[in-house]
Amino acid sequence: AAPAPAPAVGLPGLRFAANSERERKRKPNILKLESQFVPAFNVSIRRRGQGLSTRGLRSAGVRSAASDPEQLRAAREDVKKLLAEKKCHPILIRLGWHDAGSYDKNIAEFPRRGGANGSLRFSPELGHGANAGLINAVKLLEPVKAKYAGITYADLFQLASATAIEELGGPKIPMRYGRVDTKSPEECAIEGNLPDAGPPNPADHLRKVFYRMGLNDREIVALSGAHTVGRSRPERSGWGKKETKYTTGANIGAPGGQSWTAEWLKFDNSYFRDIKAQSDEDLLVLPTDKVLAEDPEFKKFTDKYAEDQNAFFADYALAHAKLSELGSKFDPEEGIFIDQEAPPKKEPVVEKFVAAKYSSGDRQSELSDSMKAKMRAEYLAVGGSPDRPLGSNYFLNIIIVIAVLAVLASFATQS
Ligand code: HEM
Repeated sequence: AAPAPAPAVGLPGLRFAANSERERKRKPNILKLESQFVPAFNVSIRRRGQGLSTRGLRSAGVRSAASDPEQLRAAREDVKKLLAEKKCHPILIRLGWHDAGSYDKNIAEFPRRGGANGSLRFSPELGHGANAGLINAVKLLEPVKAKYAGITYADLFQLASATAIEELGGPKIPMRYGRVDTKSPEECAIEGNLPDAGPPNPADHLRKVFYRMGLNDREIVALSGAHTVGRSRPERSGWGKKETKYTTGANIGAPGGQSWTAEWLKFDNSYFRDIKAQSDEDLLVLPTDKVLAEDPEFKKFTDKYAEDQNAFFADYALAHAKLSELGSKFDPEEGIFIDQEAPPKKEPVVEKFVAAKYSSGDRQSELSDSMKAKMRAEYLAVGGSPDRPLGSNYFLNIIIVIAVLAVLASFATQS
C-alpha cells in the first residue's frame, strides 16, 4: 500500500525544532498542544521554554534520585490495569521510544545528550510536531505518577512502554531502572536536525538517525518491528488513512487511523511479513518501513524476522532494553532491577599473592607470566636478579639499619 501523500514528519525529537519566541511566551495549554502540529524539519533548535502547566504531574514531586523498587513494581500493576481499560499500549510504547530517541552519542554531558531522561514531559518537546499526540500518553500516566512519587518520569515512561509490549504478547524486556530525571526544560536544550518518516533516501536517513543513537542496522530493523502494533493518524503525524476496516469497532481505544498490521493490538512478527507483501491497501507502509524490505543489509534482518518470530523477539528484547537506556543516568549507577538479579559487577581480576608459589623451584612453573614479570621487577628494584639470589640477606640488612637508627634516636631524646 502506497503511503498517502503527507507532510514530512519528524521522528522522535532527535533534535527538536525550536518553538518560535512567540510560541514559547504563550505557554500553550494541554488542549492547544493536542491539536498543534509543527512540521518543522531540519531546523536547528534552541532552548526549551516553560514546562506544561501539568499541576498533577508536578504535585507528585519530581525526584532526581533513583526510583523505589517496590513502587516500580506497584506502578507496573497500575499500568497493566490502565492498559486493559484504555487499550493504550501503542501510544505508551511510542512515548518510551520518543523520550529515548533524542539521544546523541556524540554529546557526553547529561542531560544535554538527550535520551531516556523524562524530558518528554516538558512542553517544548511535547509540543514538537514529531511528538504530536503524545501529550495524551503523558496524561494517561499522570495518575500513576501522582500515586507513586518515588519513581522518576524517565523510569515510568520506560516501564509503561516495556509493560505494554509484554501485555500485548511481546517479549520480556530485560529492563533496568533508576533513571534520573531531567529537571527543567532548559536543561535539555539541544541542537541539530530532525529526521522524518518520508525522507528522499530513507535508508541513509535511518542510518544517520539511529547511528547517532549508537544503534546498528540489526537494531534499526528489530525496533521498527514495534510498528507491528499501533496506528498512524493523519491529524497527528500526517501519515495514514483516517480509518480502515482494521481500525473501527469496539475495544480498540479511540477508533480511527491506519495500522501497519491487521491485528495491531498483538505484538508479533506480522509487521515484517506485511511490509514485504505490501498487498493490503488498508495497511500502512511508511517509506522508512518499505526500505527495510529493500535495502540489502536491512532486508537480511527483515527476511529473518518475517520467518522466525523467536529470532525477532530475541533481538527486539535486547534492542529495546538498549533503547530504553540511551543517554540515561542511573542512580545507583548499576541501576535497579525489579524482575531479575542485577548482573554481577565486573571486578578487575587481581592475582592473589600465594607465598607458597615463591618457595621452591618446582612451584615456579605454576607462576603466571605476569607474576614472573612482577617478581623480576621486585628483585631488580632491590639490586638483585631473578636468576641469581641476592649476595646477602638484603631485607635483614635494612631491618638492622632501621633498628640501629631507632636505638640512636631514643638515646638522643633521653639526653
Ligand atoms: C524507524 C523510524 C520510525 C519512524 C519514521 C516512525 C514513524 C511513526 C509515525 C509517523 C507514527 C504515527 C504517529 C501518529 O500518527 O500518531 C508512528 C507510530 C508509532 N511508532 Fe513509530 N517510527 C519509527 C520508529 C519507531 C520505533 C523504533 C518504535 C518503538 C520501538 C516505534 C513505535 C511506534 C508505535 C508503537 C506507534 C503507534 C502509536 C499509536 O498507535 O498511537 N516507532 N511511528
